[in-house]
Amino acid sequence: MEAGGCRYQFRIVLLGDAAVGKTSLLRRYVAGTPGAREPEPESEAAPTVGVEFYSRALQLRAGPRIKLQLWDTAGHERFRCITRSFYRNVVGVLLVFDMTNRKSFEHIQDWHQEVMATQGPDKAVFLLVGHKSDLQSTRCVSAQEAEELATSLGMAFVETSARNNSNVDLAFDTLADAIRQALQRGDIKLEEDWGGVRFIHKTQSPGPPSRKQNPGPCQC
Ligand SMILES: Nc1nc2c(ncn2[C@@H]2O[C@H](COP(=O)(O)OP(=O)(O)OP(=O)(O)O)[C@@H](O)[C@H]2O)c(=O)[nH]1
Repeated sequence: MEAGGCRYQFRIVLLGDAAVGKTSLLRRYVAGTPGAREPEPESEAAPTVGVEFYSRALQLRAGPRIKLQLWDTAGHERFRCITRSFYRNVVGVLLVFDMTNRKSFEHIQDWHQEVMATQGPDKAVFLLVGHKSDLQSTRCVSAQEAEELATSLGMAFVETSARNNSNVDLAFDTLADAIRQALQRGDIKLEEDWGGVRFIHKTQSPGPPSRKQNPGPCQC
């Protein structure tokens, strides 16, 4: 398991309206793991039911190797009570909208609010993602207004496309690095009863890390 070479595990969730492309983005990212299979064509991506799990190891530019545990959630309202129960135990959130769907952009503040209400302020690090950047001719959210929203909510903004494989790694790298920095500053702390960040002992055999591990402040 990749955790053999990883010192930390960050749990990250993708949130956003139905059909904005969360599953396609995540599958494209996971397919970038050396040796991984190409993802199914996105046209075959069926709507997510509840929550699905993925993982990928990542070497941060400045810091240790990280295991990302990635949770893909259903955007449809009828699954909201299931997906909501996962918000508390994440350290990173990709807030995804479809740049050809204005409503999905307008709903970003609601998604942000939902997580903040569940977690309390300063627990999670967010990244705003404008997805389907290959569809420039039908775009209806400008980069400038997305940047403004991201700034007002205290997060960075990245435009991605699963179809073109544009900025997919950049989005996850940016979020993971922002989490590392927040840990280093002490803005986010490792807590025994919180699954957002876990310390993984180098010698640990594969399997879920103990809930009792608390290595103190992050040294990354
Ligand atoms: N043009 C374009 N289409 C995309 C892209 N990513 C996803 N799609 C399409 O968008 C539709 C929805 O994609 P999904 O990945 O299932 O969206 P989702 O947000 O996971 O949907 P839910 O599971 O219902 O919440 C599919 O038809 C995809 O083919 C992209 O980068 N560019």
